[in-house]
Amino acid sequence: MPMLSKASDKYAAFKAPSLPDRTWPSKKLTKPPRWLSTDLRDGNQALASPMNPEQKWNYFQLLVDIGFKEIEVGFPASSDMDFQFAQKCVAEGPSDVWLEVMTPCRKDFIRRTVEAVRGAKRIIVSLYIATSDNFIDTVFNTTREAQLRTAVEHAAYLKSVTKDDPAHKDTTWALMWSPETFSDTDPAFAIEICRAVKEAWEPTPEVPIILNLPATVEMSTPNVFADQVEIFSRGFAGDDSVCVSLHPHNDRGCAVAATELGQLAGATRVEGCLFGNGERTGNVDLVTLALNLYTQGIDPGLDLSNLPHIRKTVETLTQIPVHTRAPYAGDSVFVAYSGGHQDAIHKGFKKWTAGLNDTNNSNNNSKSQIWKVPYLAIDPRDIGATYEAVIRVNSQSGKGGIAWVLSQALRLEAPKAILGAFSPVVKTESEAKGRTLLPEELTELFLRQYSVRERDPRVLSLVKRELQPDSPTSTSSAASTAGLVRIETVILVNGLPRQLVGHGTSNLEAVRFGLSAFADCRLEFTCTLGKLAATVASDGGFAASDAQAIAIVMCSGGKRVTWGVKTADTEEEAILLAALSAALDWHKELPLHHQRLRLLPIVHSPIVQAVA
Ligand SMILES: CC(=O)SCCNC(=O)CCNC(=O)[C@H](O)C(C)(C)COP(=O)(O)OP(=O)(O)OC[C@H]1O[C@@H](n2cnc3c(N)ncnc32)[C@H](O)[C@@H]1OP(=O)(O)O
Ligand SMILES: CC(C)C(=O)C(=O)O
Repeated sequence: MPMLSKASDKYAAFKAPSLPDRTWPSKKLTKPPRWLSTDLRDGNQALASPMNPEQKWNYFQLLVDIGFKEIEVGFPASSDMDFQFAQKCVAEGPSDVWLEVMTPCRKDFIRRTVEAVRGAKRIIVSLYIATSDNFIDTVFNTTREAQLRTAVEHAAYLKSVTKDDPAHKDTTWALMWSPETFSDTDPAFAIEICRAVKEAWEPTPEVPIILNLPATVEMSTPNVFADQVEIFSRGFAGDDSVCVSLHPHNDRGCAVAATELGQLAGATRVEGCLFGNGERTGNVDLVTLALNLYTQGIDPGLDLSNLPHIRKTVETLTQIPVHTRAPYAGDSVFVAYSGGHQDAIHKGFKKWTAGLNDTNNSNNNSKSQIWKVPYLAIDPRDIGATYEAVIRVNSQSGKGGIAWVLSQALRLEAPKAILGAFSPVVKTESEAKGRTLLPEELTELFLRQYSVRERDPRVLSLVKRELQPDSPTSTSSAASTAGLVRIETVILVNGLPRQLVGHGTSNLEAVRFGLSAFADCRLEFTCTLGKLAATVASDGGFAASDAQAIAIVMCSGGKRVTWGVKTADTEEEAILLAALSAALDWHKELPLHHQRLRLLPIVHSPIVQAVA
């Protein structure tokens, strides 16, 4: 059947309860909820191939490592496997973790469930029955009154075989009561049945009853769910023996939003699954919820530092891949392809790093560290991702993306002008390959384009001396040569070797001085330094190596600008080689009749003899 032209013939709008004086919209989340992972129950019961005991145990350990203090381990009365798994968790699980076990309102099931967790330190028994009129009618074929009686009867029975039974006195028992299908339940009835169950259980402030509100099926917009939760919470206002909890599903794709608003509306505990696994469209995604808090400056109390490992483990155990665009965890969440995004990320990252390194900044330990990198909701490194993976360069990319890759790979903040000159080369290469360039491919292209690793064949020799005050090579007075350097080099000009000698307070100054006498204008050099990464790390990123320095030198004079990019063992040597290369190119680009670099042939020069 195709979709109807008149949807209202088949679907009725959800009847939202009225709450004109709602207070949740002006509240803020300021702390994390109590988290419960239901991966091993609601998540596992929704798998095409449920996990075997060994896999469940691996998953359990992962949850413990992440820091969950409440873990639902299964439905022990449903099968021997779930029964034995609960026993194993009791015997081998950490003593500070509450184990949660689920049972329907059936006495034989309750007895078996309690048996499965005999000897445990802390147990939450999750008891539930549906409370929506639709379920009461369709599934149970009964009335609200009868459903309430069943609920109370089984809560009282559970009490008699747990906390009232001396044989179980060493266990701390908590009841979690869920009006299943709360999202579709008259809030007044939800309050009525929960009050009755609470009375039967007799909780204390030390071990409150958990009143768990499931959006068994998500029925409406998150604001409506928040109103439902606020109405319910008001029914237990000021009652410190009650903890209001949420158990949202994601049928309308709004589970995360509904859970956040539900907390504003009064809930202090949340049940869900990692990466939103669970029945149909899943339970609420706990990773997203926790990291949403984290990026608001709130410690979620869960350690997701190694998210790639967590993701891999979950994918292997559930056989469900995490979507490439899943918040925080997907492959694509930190990847920018388009030029505008890349440029903003690069600039933002540079500014943020500068703030971190600015030791003079009195804000250094506070404001300047606040993450404000455009387009990135979180610092990838906080959750185990690398910066190198952030930007992928293709023909949609501009200078910003190239700058990012070079800054990561070569620790080099390449000047805008050389990026502009290199950008068309990158686009052509990406188009020729028909795909994105990997960071290492782009770096290699840069190194090749500017012949970075090859020594310039026009530089035949290069000697640098520090001039001493009484240096015999100095032509000036002893006092004035102190701290100067002298560069002696033999270069090929129009195929002929020429000697060039220059002095200056720095290498660049000396080269400039040596060349200026023969140029038709003053030459200026500006230099940028970096490190050439020698190896590509196993994760595809770069491992920076300090072995090789890399220098970009821009030579400008008149209206002409040329570039030299060279590597060497030391920064000093790299700068000199790059500067000479840039200067030779600058000179080469002069029309022949303007070439003034007519240096003396050096047939008799001792330097040339040394080179020979
Ligand atoms: C929303 C949730 O996720 S709730 C948890 C759901 N999880 C699971 O069901 C996984 C484990 N379940 C099982 O292994 C089985 O369903 C069992 C062992 C619990 C029960 O098996 P069966 O006795 O064969 O019943 P079945 O699976 O058909 O369940 C439906 C019956 O349970 C009843 N039922 C449903 N919820 C409850 C409840 N909370 N309390 C009591 N009975 C309930 C239904 O009304 C129906 O009763 P009927 O047979 O008299 O019509
Ligand atoms: C019964 C509750 C806890 C549940 O799993 C649901 O409604 O989805």
